Amino acid sequence: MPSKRISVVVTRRLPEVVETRLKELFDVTLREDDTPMTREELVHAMQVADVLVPTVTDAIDAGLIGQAGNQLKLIANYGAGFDHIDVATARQRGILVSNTPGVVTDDTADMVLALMLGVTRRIQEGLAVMQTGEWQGYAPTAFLGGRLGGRRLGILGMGRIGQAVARRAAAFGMQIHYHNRHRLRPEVEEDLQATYWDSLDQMVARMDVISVNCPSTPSTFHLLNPRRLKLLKPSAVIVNTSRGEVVDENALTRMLKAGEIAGAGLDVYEHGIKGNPELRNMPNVVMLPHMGSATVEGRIEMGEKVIINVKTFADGHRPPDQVLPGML
Ligand SMILES: NC(=O)C1=CN([C@@H]2O[C@H](COP(=O)(O)OP(=O)(O)OC[C@H]3O[C@@H](n4cnc5c(N)ncnc54)[C@H](O)[C@@H]3O)[C@@H](O)[C@H]2O)C=CC1
Ligand SMILES: O=C(O)C(=O)CO
Repeated sequence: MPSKRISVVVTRRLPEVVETRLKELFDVTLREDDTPMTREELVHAMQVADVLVPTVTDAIDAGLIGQAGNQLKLIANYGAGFDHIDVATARQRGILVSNTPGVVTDDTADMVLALMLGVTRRIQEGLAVMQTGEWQGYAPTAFLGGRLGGRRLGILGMGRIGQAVARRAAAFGMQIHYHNRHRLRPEVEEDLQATYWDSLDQMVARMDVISVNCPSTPSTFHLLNPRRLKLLKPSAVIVNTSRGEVVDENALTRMLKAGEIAGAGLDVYEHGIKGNPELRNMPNVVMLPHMGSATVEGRIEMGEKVIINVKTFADGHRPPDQVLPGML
């Protein structure tokens, strides 16, 4: 089918340059207001489109896929994580799914370091006194944080983002440790100067900072559960830019309140988009609104990836970033 005739529905506003290119290439329906589609709107989109371009804000579950029209052949996700799409059900219906890996890696890894520094160097508290005008002037003993250099970083999920975090953290003088579903090849491990822990429990118990970088899947749900969180040193800091579901947020909140964990840097949340409300007023918690990959450059590159996936599919080939159920 010539790509011009492919009907594409996009669920959210995308950068203008991406929307313009989509219009040039396809018969595209763009979102006018930048709110997530309602379930009814998603059902309609999936009944009229050959290709749906959703984002992480759209839960494309089995119920929705069951109502998709027979012409829906590709779900080309605008984002790397695809835990919000029931890939197995889509596959059963003969619908391909693709994502946008790689182009989000550096930006998200940068934000991991920003969160680590934000928590360990007490940036939140510094910002607050400047914003309220309460600062009384320099004092040698005020706002003392901890140095990242020399600390042990445990990366949970050593894929693209995990490895990019490792490289950045090494430049800050941190010691790199990781737990991953599969051990890295020896040459990659050596290049990253990373120590592998087969046992997540053992790694967690020995780290100063944990960075969560695995996807959200049934096997990673609450990987950091209350029992594992209790293994952390009281001086440890957790940074989560992956998905909220990997960390038991209520247990994390309780432990932060009790001083059993030193701090947390969070970009993603388990309980709604805003996370547990009790996290909000803690000086040792830095909360961001899911902006790990939010750069102008990254968002355009994500759009380019979507376009390549849709165009390749429209030209009769497999989308280069096709994801399969087993990949989770
Ligand atoms: N905050 C943000 O804006 C962004 C968040 N993300 C999140 O980051 C996640 C990771 O992205 P990438 O690094 O590109 O993915 P990736 O697939 O390259 O890496 C994920 C790693 O986690 C490992 N893993 C999977 N299950 C595991 C388990 N049970 N135990 C230990 N390790 C496990 C995999 O083996 C892989 O090495 C995405 O799935 C997404 O949820 C991605 C981009 C932006
Ligand atoms: O790509 C993703 O998975 C995100 O969370 C947003 O970029």
